[in-house]
Parts: sequence; C-alpha cells; structure tokens
Amino acid sequence: MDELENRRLQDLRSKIDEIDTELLRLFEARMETVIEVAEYKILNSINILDESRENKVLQKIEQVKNKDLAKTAEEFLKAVMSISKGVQAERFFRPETGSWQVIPEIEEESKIEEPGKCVSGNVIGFQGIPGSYSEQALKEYFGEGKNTKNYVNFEDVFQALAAEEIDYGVLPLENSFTGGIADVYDLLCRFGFYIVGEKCIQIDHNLLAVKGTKLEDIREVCSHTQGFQQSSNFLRKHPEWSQATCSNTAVSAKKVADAGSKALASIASRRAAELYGLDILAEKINNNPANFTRFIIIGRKPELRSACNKISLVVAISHEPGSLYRVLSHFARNGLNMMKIESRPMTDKTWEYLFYIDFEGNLNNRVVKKAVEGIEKESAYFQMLGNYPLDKQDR
Ligand SMILES: O=C(O)C(=O)C[C@]1(C(=O)O)C=C[C@@H](O)C=C1
Repeated sequence: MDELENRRLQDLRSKIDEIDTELLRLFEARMETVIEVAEYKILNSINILDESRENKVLQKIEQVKNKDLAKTAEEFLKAVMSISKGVQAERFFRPETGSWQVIPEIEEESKIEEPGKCVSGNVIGFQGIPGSYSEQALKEYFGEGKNTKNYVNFEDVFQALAAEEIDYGVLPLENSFTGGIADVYDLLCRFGFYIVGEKCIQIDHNLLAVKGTKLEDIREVCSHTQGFQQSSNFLRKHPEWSQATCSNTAVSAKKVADAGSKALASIASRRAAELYGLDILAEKINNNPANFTRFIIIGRKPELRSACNKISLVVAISHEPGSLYRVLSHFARNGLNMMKIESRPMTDKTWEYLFYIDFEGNLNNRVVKKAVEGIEKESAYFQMLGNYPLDKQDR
C-alpha cells in the first residue's frame, strides 16, 4: 500500500470513528428511551411487543436517499428494534413469574391517590374477621367506614388482589418480638405486588373467656401462633392448658364465644372481647409490654409519591465470596440508611437465601436510584417491593 492509499484509508477510518461516536450517542439515547417506554407500558399494563408500531418504524426506510441501501436499512432498523426489545426484557422481564416488573420511578406524583385517602369505591382486604389486629391496622391506616372484605388466609388476600376483587390488602409483616412473618414475605415474592404503605400498631394480648369464667375453669387456650409466641411467659405459668391454633386471634375469640364453654379461652384483642361479648380474665399478657406489629398495605401497582421515604426490596445473591458485601456496599457508598435485613430460605433451592432489605430513601432521588441500580446489577435475583411512607412508630 503506497503512502497515498494509506492516508486515504486512515481518513476513511477516522470518518467511521466519527460516525460510530455519533451512532453510539444515538444508540444510548434510543436504549434509554425504550427503557422509559417499557416502564410506561408495564405501569399501564400495555404489551411490550407492538407489531403495528414496529411496521411504522420500518416505514422510515423511505427516508433513505440511496435506494440501494433500502433493504439493508430495513435490516438495520429490525436489528435495532430487536436489540431494544432485548434491553427491555433484560431489564424488566422476570422469567420465573413470566411477568414484567418495573422499578417504580416514572409514575407521575400528581396522578397517584394516597392510599390513605383512597377513593370511596376502593375495597380493602384483610385476613381474619372483625376484631383482628389486621382490621385494627386497616382502620388506623385508611380511617373508619371504608369498604372492607375479610379473608380466611393470607394467600386469599393476595388472590383477591390479583382477581381485582379488592384494591388494597392489609397484612402483618413482622412483630417486634417474634420477627418476620414468613408466609407473608413468601407471598409478596410470589405474587409480585407492591408495598404502598405501612402501619405499626401496638399489640396488647388479653386472655378472654365467656362471662363468669375463672382461670381454674380453663382447659384449652386458642389463638394464632403469633398470639401464643408473644404470650409464652404467661402461658408457661399454666402448663395444664392445651393449645389450639386458629387462623387468626379474632377467630379464636369467636370460637370461644360460639362454644360458650368455660373450659375454653382465647388470646386476642380487647376489641375482639367487646365484639364477641367475652370477659377479659388477664390483660396485656404479652411478654414484651412494647409489643408492636408492622402491617403493610399492598397494591397491584407501585405508588411513588414525594412522601415515600422507605424502600423495601428483595435480592438473592450468588454463592461467591464477598457477594453480600458487594450488595450492601451500595448503601454505605451512597450514604443510605439501611433499616433492616432479613434472610429467608429460597423455597426451591436448599441452603440458598433471599435477603429482604429495608432502607430509607425515595426512588426519584438520583443517589437512591443509582444505589438500587447497583444492587440490581450485583444480585442474582432482584425484586422491588415498594417505596412508601415510613410509619414513625416503626423506629
Ligand atoms: O414503541 C414501543 O412501543 C417500544 O416498545 C419500542 C419498540 C422499538 O424498539 O422501537 C420496541 C418494541 C415494540 O415492539 C415496538 C417498538
């Protein structure tokens, strides 16, 4: 190659370099835009694949002046759209559930109703029956006089939300004495719904029985497992009492009232005693006088408002030295306050764990967003559970 030819090649290559720089700038802009499109579509339940839009995009090849390039221009656009869909899928598609998921960062604040001020037509579900602590949390969060529906099991509340029978669900997530409520954590992951609020309530358990009952009449106590665990010191003083587990503390109070037998007692709330006409034989029998349960409000969609200052997410990390450290380093590096981390065994993988993490922040904040993106990249599995206003009693 003579020197002249060599120079010509160099010139052409530097022209290609300039074009590539420009192409990469445009590529980045397109990918950022298709991610925004995906976020919008997921939040509005619109399919990612839109063939009619793709056909419209392909019509742009008419703009190509060199008609010899029309066919390859079409291939180019098809490839770009294919890459775009790959980026959308990589970022948002969760193959394990077959659904799309978005970090709730683009919802416009003005459009969102605060769950506590939810429109009158909204129906709120809870587990248990009237007099349950879940109903108390519901009333304290949403206020009195709302449309409510109650369900036998925690899973029924999730199913009802999925079937659009209810708009929100209220569920206990953790107790200050007994810790996390495993079933609710597992259901949160399985259904992929969002936490949109929380309410902490003080739980005071009481020993209830039909009117005129004395302690020595009792043979059996019924309650929810949490009621038993949180009152274990009191129950230890009565080893002669057998224990019967009910799906809910209020259900146990109703059972005692229905049975009408002095041999039966229940551990439940003061309101349950009032509702089912029972006597309180012993007040505040919980081990810890400061016994709190944190309830979460779940919804089908994330609800991001400026008042949201607490984020919950779940991650699975790879079996590699330092992997948990790398996930947690994003909190330290970005100066974010981690409030809780709890591990739960993965149901389908023995000795592998999911980590539930709560920390302070709002997803519209650039630093928070950066940390969340970093954590997502570092994790083998990532699920955003929600960004919601912290209930101050949780501190
Ligand atoms: O415009 C959209 O709806 C997009 O999601 C973007 C896009 C594209 O890459 O242009 C990707 C997927 C759809 O099938 C259609 C078009």
